[in-house]
Amino acid sequence: MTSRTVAVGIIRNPQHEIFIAQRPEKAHMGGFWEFPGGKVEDGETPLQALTRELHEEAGIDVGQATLLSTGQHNFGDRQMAFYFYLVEQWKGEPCGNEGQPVRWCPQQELDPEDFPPVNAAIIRQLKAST
Ligand SMILES: Nc1nc2c([nH]c(=O)n2[C@@H]2O[C@H](COP(=O)(O)OP(=O)(O)OP(=O)(O)O)[C@@H](O)[C@H]2O)c(=O)[nH]1
Ligand SMILES: [Mg+2]
Repeated sequence: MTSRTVAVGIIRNPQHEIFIAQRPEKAHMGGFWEFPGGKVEDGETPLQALTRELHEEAGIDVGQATLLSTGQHNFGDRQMAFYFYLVEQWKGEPCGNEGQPVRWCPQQELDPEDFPPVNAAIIRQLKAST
C-alpha cells in the first residue's frame, strides 16, 4: 500500500472565516470540499510543502503557520498522514488559482459531511475552540 504525507492549510481571516476549495470531480475524494494543500514531496518538510502548495493552489505567500494537529487515514487503497496547519498571516488574496471553486466559510458553519472523513476531527476541534 502506498503511504503519503499531506500538508493542509486552514487559512483563517480575522472574521474567523476559513478559505475552502472544492476538489475536482475526477480527483481522489472528488466533489468534497477541502482545505488547500497537497502531498509532501521528497526532500521537503511538511511546512515547506504547505508553503509551496498554498502558493500554487491559493495564490498566497504563507507568513506564519501553526501546526494544530496531525491525523492518519487509511483510504483502503492508500494510507495517508496529515499535518493540519492554521494560517492566519499571509500575503496576497486567496483565490482558486487552479480554477477550482472556492469560498470563505464561517468557522462555525463548517460541516464535516462536506469534507473527506479525515477532516472531521480537526473541524470539531476548530468549532470547539471559539
Ligand atoms: N488538500 C487536501 N487534501 C485532503 C484533505 N482531506 C483529505 O482527505 N485530503 C486528501 O489528501 C490528498 C491530498 O492530495 P492533493 O490531491 O491535494 O495533492 P496535491 O495537491 O499534491 O495534488 P497532485 O497529487 O495532483 O499533485 C488527497 O488524496 C485528498 O483526497 C484536505 O482537507 N485538503
Ligand atoms: Mg492539493
